[in-house]
Amino acid sequence: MFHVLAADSIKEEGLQPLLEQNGVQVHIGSVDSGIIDLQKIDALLVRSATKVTQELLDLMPSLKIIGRAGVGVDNIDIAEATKRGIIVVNAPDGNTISTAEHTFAMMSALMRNIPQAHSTVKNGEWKRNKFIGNELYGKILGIIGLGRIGSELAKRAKAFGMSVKVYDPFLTKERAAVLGVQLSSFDEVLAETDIISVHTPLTKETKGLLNEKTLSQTKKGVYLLNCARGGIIDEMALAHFIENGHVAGAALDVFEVEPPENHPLLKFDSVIATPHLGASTKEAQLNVATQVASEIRTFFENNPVANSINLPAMSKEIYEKIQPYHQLAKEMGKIVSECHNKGISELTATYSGTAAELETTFLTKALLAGFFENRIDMKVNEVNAIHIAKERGIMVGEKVTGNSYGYANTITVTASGDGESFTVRGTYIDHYGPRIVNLDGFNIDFHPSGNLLYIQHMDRPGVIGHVGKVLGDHDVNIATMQVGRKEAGGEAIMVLSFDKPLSIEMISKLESLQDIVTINSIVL
Ligand SMILES: NC(=O)C1=CN([C@@H]2O[C@H](COP(=O)(O)OP(=O)(O)OC[C@H]3O[C@@H](n4cnc5c(N)ncnc54)[C@H](O)[C@@H]3O)[C@@H](O)[C@H]2O)C=CC1
Ligand SMILES: O=C(O)CCC(=O)C(=O)O
Repeated sequence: MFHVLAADSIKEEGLQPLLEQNGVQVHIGSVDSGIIDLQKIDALLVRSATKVTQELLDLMPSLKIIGRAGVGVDNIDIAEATKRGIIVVNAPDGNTISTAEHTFAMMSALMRNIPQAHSTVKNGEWKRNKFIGNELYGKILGIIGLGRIGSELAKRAKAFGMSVKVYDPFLTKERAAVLGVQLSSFDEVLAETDIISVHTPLTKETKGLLNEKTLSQTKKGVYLLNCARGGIIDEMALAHFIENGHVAGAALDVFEVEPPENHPLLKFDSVIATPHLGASTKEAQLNVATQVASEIRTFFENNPVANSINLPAMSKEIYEKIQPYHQLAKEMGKIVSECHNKGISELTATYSGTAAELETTFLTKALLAGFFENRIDMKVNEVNAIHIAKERGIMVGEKVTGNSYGYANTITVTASGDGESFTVRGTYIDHYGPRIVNLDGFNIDFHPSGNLLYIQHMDRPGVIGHVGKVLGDHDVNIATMQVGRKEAGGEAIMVLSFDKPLSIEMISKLESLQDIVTINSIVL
């Protein structure tokens, strides 16, 4: 008998796939309700209230799978669960429509002062002149992050006669054209739109994406929306720009700390807020509950789950054999993603020699996991990598070749889109380790780990010396350095490694040097 504990008032109707399955007993209640001995639980279903910590996991030695009825898994200690071989699944698209609709409702309410006007009418007032609003029709909406929710918001805005400019560095022109939105640079979205809505995950790149500097680039009178994650818009900077009248108003569903206490933003009449209600509809809650309940049922039936966000279980023997190549493939995926920081529509992995004799599909999935790591709001692993690529319109190809370029094995990855492509080739050398041996056509040889800088430059005397001098002058120690070029006096590359990551300021200094073409930072 499998025991499932459904906590956090998960919609009972959505538990049907489990309630109707033989050999499964569903217990409904919180983890401290005493409804069942925690030691017996095989599957745990939660929303965001239950914090699945190491301590809680200690109390559940039989736990095999955790289902999060929603997208964000910040309340689950994924690393700890993974370490214990517990699969974590979520419901990535069950609440997309509800969150897009909520964002649209917030935008309409903000532009027409609905919450403010509502409270005055409730207080017996009738102030028609105080609440002159703005039409959505004809306005330009800027969307930052055109994933599931951003795309649905764009469709609704277009139906209301708005035009939509989008910034998403991982979106191709082809996909933007299909969605009928104008793919723009970040600066264009800031400077040219009337309303800006953020729909990215909260990552190190997106934390404080809208800050003192970038908010100053927006149009005077701009409106801002955040129904994604608190922190994407720097809250103190936003308060400053509302105070000085540059930002006309903001609608917020999420905060850096929830619930917000004594928050300066809540003191402004022009700020409207909801308590993280994006996914709070009957439909979304039914969808997400049904999705995770079905996933857990699939797992109990010994079938592979679709939306696992951590590593699947694997036999120790197979894992040990494939592990070095698996690690190399994952690092290569990250390298491609960071060096070719653009939208792609095709990714091809080519294997040769001893690498081609392994389970290459698993390696390709690891490669995709590395590629998506800093691009999207969910953990991508071998279970869900192909599904995610398909969902993002990326064609994944796999080939085997007899040409090993003189090595015992090679893995070659080519990413392409919008008429451009980027290729990286790596090899694993027994008793020596993984090496990257070709980067975008340049022969090179470096160990893929640590804090790296990939510098494209012109092959001119003094360039390497200038880079070294700037770093030396700022007390930055170069751990290793590799150079490559195709022909004398043409394009060349350097790959430098450091003991710690370089600051943005340091990279800007290097970028301003003569004959430097581009610099990409890679953290592996
Ligand atoms: N308020 C609520 O109740 C809910 C909030 N959310 C939040 O909404 C956000 C979006 O969710 P989804 O659309 O499902 O995610 P998604 O993963 O489908 O889309 C995220 C998009 O952001 C883009 N992106 C990543 N880094 C970027 C950057 N630096 N600049 C611009 N774009 C970037 C990605 O390419 C991707 O297209 C997430 O933060 C999620 O946690 C999700 C559901 C409910
Ligand atoms: O209502 C919830 O469970 C929160 C939804 C959310 O933010 C998410 O799914 O990421």
